[in-house]
Amino acid sequence: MLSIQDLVKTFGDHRAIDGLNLELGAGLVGLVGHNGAGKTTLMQMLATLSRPSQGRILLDGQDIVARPELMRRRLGYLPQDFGVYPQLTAREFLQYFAALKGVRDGRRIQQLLELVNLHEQADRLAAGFSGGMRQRLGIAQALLNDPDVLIVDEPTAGLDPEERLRFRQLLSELGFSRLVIVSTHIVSDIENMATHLAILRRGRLLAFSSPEALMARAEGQVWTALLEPGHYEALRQQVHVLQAQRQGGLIQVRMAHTERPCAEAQAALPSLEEALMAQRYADTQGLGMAA
Ligand SMILES: Nc1ncnc2c1ncn2[C@@H]1O[C@H](COP(=O)(O)OP(=O)(O)OP(=O)(O)O)[C@@H](O)[C@H]1O
Repeated sequence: MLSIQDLVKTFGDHRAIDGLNLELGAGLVGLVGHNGAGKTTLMQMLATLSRPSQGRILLDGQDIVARPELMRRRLGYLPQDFGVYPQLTAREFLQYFAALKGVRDGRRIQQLLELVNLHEQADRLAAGFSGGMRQRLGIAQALLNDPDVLIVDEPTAGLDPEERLRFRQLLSELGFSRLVIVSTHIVSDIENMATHLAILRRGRLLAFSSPEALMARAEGQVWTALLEPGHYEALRQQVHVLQAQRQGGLIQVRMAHTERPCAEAQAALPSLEEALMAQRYADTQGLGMAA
């Protein structure tokens, strides 16, 4: 559906996106990377809000850099800094955007209010909404034109755990029938719902893979051990420590290393977060796991 080819975006002499290639179909893609990895820069190019310095972006074979309207018609976008108008109710807010987007089907607003579970608050002013309710209203706005591509930048920042869960569930369902791209630096936010993860680092694609495959590849690279403090101090210079906790007089450590780091170490089942850290570590050691 979406084909990203040799994409580059430069700001001065800084390459924020540095030769990216990706083929995306329906499903939920988690765009993962540290602050500054290039996630927002990429999403803004996909959303046709900024133009690539080099490279191509094709939607079903058609160039959306040359013809951005082809994307805009089929796109829903929820930017990181999305704001609601506090003096409008949820319904009025959607009516306003429906008018702007030329969406004439009056029933669509009620359907969306129900989809994002705001129908009971539809006539309340958005000023009194929680962060999660605002985000859900933002998603409803992005879905007005029933987009084939939904792009959501850092959706769960500032949400409480329950709101996070609900929002994740909503995005997950939306990914059944369309391409949903969700950027985050909180891996646990998307680990259970992403069909694929695209991992960015310094504007480059470090890996593109299903979460399961990523975790499978990290097996045998994450270790746990209970160590004397002196032993721990020596070992931490040679491995990548994922977590260390005092336990009585000893240190319980989880670490990434490409082989068993010491006799006491036992292989551990990695979480997705650990799998990613193990991958980054392997990469710095020149042993990057190919996607
Ligand atoms: N308009 C701009 N002018 C100059 N540099 C920019 C601009 N936008 C982004 N950058 C730089 O490009 C790099 C990528 O930034 P980007 O915002 O895409 O990262 P990100 O992965 O979205 O990070 P975050 O999680 O903090 O939003 C950063 O080094 C950033 O400073």
